[in-house]
Formats: sequence, structure tokens, C-alpha cells
Amino acid sequence: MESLHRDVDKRALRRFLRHQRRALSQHEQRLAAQRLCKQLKSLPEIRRARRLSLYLPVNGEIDPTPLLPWLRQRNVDIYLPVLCPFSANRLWFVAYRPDTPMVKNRFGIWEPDVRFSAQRRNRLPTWALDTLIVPLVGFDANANRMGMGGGFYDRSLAFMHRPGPSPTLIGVAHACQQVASLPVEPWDVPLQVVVSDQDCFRRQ
Ligand SMILES: Nc1nc2c(c(=O)[nH]1)N(C=O)[C@@H](CNc1ccc(C(=O)N[C@@H](CCC(=O)O)C(=O)O)cc1)CN2
Ligand SMILES: Nc1ncnc2c1ncn2[C@@H]1O[C@H](COP(=O)(O)OP(=O)(O)OP(=O)(O)O)[C@@H](O)[C@H]1O
Repeated sequence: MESLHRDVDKRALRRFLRHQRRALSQHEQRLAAQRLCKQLKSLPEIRRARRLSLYLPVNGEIDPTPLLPWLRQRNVDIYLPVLCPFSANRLWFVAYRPDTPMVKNRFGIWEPDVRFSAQRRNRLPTWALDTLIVPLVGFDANANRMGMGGGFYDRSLAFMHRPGPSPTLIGVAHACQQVASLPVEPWDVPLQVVVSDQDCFRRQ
């Protein structure tokens, strides 16, 4: 019963936070994206990155793409999350280069097309990424996260519960997506740090 209440609360909170970010004006969005990327560029974890994934924003998500020219200049290999066509709620990480053919997926998010993504040489296993920039719907000051609710990242990162390679996870969001505290679920994979347009929170 308690967990049922928690699910309802979580859904309501998710809806509220998604509404918050959609309410931002274009000007606020542009400013937030610039501020976010300025902070990201000074983050040691990002400065060390060689194989990094980021996302193309939808529905008011903070935009990490102003980072792209800087990353390309530094010869960082850049990957995007792609909905895996064979396995529900799993992600592939596919190379994002200037010539990568793009289509919209069923959520309206641009991603590399299936033919390109299906080729092994255009993908990297998740464990081989060194850095992931993860989109958040909500976060708290201890870097706990709430995502879209599909469990896409949690499933794709489940290998991190076991010993072995562990990429750096950097959550990003608008400052208005911060809440006092979020419930931690057993399957949640912890982020090292959350960066917003205004703050940077490290896991304690
Ligand atoms: N920009 C971006 N790309 C991303 C993610 C993300 O959060 N942001 N993902 C992070 O996981 C993955 C996609 N996950 C998603 C999960 C749910 C919904 C979504 O909009 N769900 C709708 C209803 C879905 C439907 O049409 O049936 C909803 O919740 O209202 C979108 C993306 C991979 N790519
Ligand atoms: N490793 C996993 N294996 C199987 N199911 C999982 C795993 N991780 C999460 N899930 C399932 O995914 C669903 C969504 O989880 P949750 O509400 O935490 O989403 P989220 O963290 O907001 O989403 P996302 O990971 O897409 O950002 C839950 O019902 C959970 O049971």
C-alpha cells in the first residue's frame, strides 16, 4: 500500500516538474543552456572525457548541445541514446557525427536512424563510454535523480551495480527541477554529480 502511494506521488511530482520546465520561455531556455554548458566545460569529469554520450532535448529539457563544438574540437567521441529496436526500455549508444542520418523516434526525439544504429561499428557498449550526460526530470541536493519513468537509463546502467567498469554519470537539469528530496529506488544507479544552470551538486 505504501509503495502504491509512493508511485502515485512520484507520478504527480514527475508531471509537475515536466510542466515547470516546459513553462520556461525560449530566452530562459537559451540562457540556461549557455550557463549549463559553461559549468560543464569546467567540470574535471567532462574535461577528462574521451567517449561521451549526451542527448538531444525535447519538451523543455535543458539543452546540452552548445557543448558539441567544444567537444568536437577536443576530439571527444560523441554518442546519443537510441531506443533499442529489439529490447523494450533499453538504450543503445550510437555515434553522433556531423554525417549521422537522423530520424525522430516514437517520443519525437531525434536519433540516428535504424540502419546506421544497427551497424555494430557505429555503437559502443554502455560500459565502454567514460562519461554519460543524463537528462533529469527531477533531482535533489544529494544528486538523486528522477527520469522520464521508463527506466531506460537504469536498465542500461544496471551493470554498474556489479564490479567492473563504471562510467561517470553527470545529471543535468534546470534549477527549477530541484526538489527537497527524492525517494531512492533499489534499481536507481547513483549519479556522481548534478549540474543545473545555477548549481552543481556532488553526491556526498
Ligand atoms: N532527450 C531525451 N532523450 C532520451 C531520453 C530522455 O529522457 N530525454 N530518455 C530517457 O529515458 C530515453 C527515452 N525515454 C523516454 C521515456 C519516456 C518518454 C515519454 O515522453 N513518455 C510519455 C508517454 C510515452 C508515449 O508516447 O507512450 C509520457 O511520459 O508522457 C520519452 C522518452 C532516451 N532518449
Ligand atoms: N535494472 C532494471 N531492470 C528491470 N527493470 C528496471 C530496472 N531499472 C528500472 N526498472 C523499472 O523501470 C521503471 C521505471 O523506473 P523509475 O521510475 O525509477 O524511472 P526513472 O529512473 O525515472 O527513468 P529513467 O531511468 O528512464 O530515467 C520501474 O518500474 C522499474 O521497475
